[in-house]
Amino acid sequence: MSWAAVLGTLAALAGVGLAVSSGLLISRAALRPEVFLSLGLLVTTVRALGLGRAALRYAERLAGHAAALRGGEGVRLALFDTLARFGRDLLGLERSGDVLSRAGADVDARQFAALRVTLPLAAGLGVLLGLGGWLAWLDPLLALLAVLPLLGAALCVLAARRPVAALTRRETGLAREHATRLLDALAASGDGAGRHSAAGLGALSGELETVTRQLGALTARLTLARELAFAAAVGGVLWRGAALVGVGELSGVLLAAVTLGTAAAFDALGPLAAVPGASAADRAARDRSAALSALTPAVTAPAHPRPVPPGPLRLELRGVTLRRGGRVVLDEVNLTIQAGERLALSGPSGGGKTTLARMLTRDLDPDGGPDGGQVTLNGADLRELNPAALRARLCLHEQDAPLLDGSVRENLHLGDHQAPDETLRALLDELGLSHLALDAWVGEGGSRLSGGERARVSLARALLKPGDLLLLDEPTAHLDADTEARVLNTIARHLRGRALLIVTHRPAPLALARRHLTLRRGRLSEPTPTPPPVAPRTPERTAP
Ligand SMILES: Nc1ncnc2c1ncn2[C@@H]1O[C@H](COP(=O)(O)OP(=O)(O)OP(=O)(O)O)[C@@H](O)[C@H]1O
Repeated sequence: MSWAAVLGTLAALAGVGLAVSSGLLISRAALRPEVFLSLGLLVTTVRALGLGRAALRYAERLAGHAAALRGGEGVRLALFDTLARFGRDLLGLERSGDVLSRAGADVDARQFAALRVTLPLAAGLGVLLGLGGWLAWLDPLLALLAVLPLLGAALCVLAARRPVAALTRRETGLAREHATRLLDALAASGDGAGRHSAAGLGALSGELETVTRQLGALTARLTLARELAFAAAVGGVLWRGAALVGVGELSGVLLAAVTLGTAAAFDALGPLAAVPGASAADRAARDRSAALSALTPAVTAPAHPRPVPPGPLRLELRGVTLRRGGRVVLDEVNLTIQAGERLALSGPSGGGKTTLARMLTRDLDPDGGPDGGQVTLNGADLRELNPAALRARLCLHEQDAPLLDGSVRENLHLGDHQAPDETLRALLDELGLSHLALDAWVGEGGSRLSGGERARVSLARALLKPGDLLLLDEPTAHLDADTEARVLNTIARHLRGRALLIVTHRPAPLALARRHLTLRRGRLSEPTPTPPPVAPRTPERTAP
């Protein structure tokens, strides 16, 4: 960045030098048009500065952006590490989409902060010193008259830093809140709840308008101060210069150079106006990164994970208790899932079924302390294992069946990236999705598919994945009875000896399981199998 600052300062000085030389050239040529050809040195200087300024500006951009991108690399990696700690939990953060999009903008703000803050300050200082030094050598008062307004304009901008930053932050926050509430109101407009959200929107719009107006007024005052300073500097230099020319202490030729040089210095100080905004954005981005780093994810990967103990699958919950939002969601749950076992889990809504499944995938941990119990895989606590090694063994279909924004084929390849098209096609046909092309685009989260289609693509992905436990949360929730039967047959055909835990409210999927568990208010029970209904006895024939 230091090279960029030097190059930027030289480019700014070249601009001032260009104006000064042009002034000299014009004055000399005007005084003695017949010796125009003898002005070769000045003509060359003007051309050299004109060209050199562009070259310096280009070199400065190159060096500055290279340094910014190099610096940004560290910022991006640190941000990635912070976000990666959350894993899937990131989606549970408040306004996670906003967190992500702002994290991207924050990387930009932080990596270009030096370019937008340090460089204009260095260039401004260089111009002030260069012009001030030259003018002081000609006449100290002339220097003061030029430099003081320049300095005043720069200080005004810097002094306005805090109010501009505060108003900009407030304006951005209000605009974001306004956009969020507007979307909420639109989403809720169908059921009448929109009217309630829209009521708050009016007040928010008014506040946003006031803040925007205050920011506009402050910016206008700063522009006015800058123009007044410009007029004062040029006027002062002309006044003092003319007096010096009058007493013969300054050649008339130099007066034009001094005046144009002072005017050009104002242009070189122009980028200073963006410094307060850029430095406020940098500070806000740093604060947000620090706040994000300070958040604790629900689950953290161990620094030194131990290998998964070998042997056939044995996934166990031992006395697991979990409180969420102050409520006990799982209450001393004990459960063992062995290789090849087939279990069904049902129970009333909100009973904790999905939570229990998320324990097995280690998206959640039991409460801390000895009372929380533990979840183990082949005897090893999941908290000691690499989460990726655990999830590699699980074939997961989630209740809301999220798909990635890509083709059906790309989504299925997440289950088995080597599966040929024929296998994918056959599986989709089995699941009643023969109308769905492998190249069909599923949209964000699968939004271009119906709920039932999305669920079946997600299920196909789980069935394709090599692993030893199929964890299926409501795989037939959106389906009619015929399609449900078809899907259940497909699951049965593709079990391939794997263990199965199927979470369901519906009776039909229970037929896939050999054990049936119920979770009610966080407590797991295994009802004693009801004896099969007794067939109505056919009356014994009696001999006539
Ligand atoms: N992020 C959360 N913070 C606080 N409480 C939560 C959170 N997620 C779920 N819960 C609570 O945990 C309880 C169990 O939720 P869970 O989703 O496991 O129920 P479920 O049995 O799967 O319900 P359903 O059959 O409706 O899918 C619910 O009371 C729910 O409100």
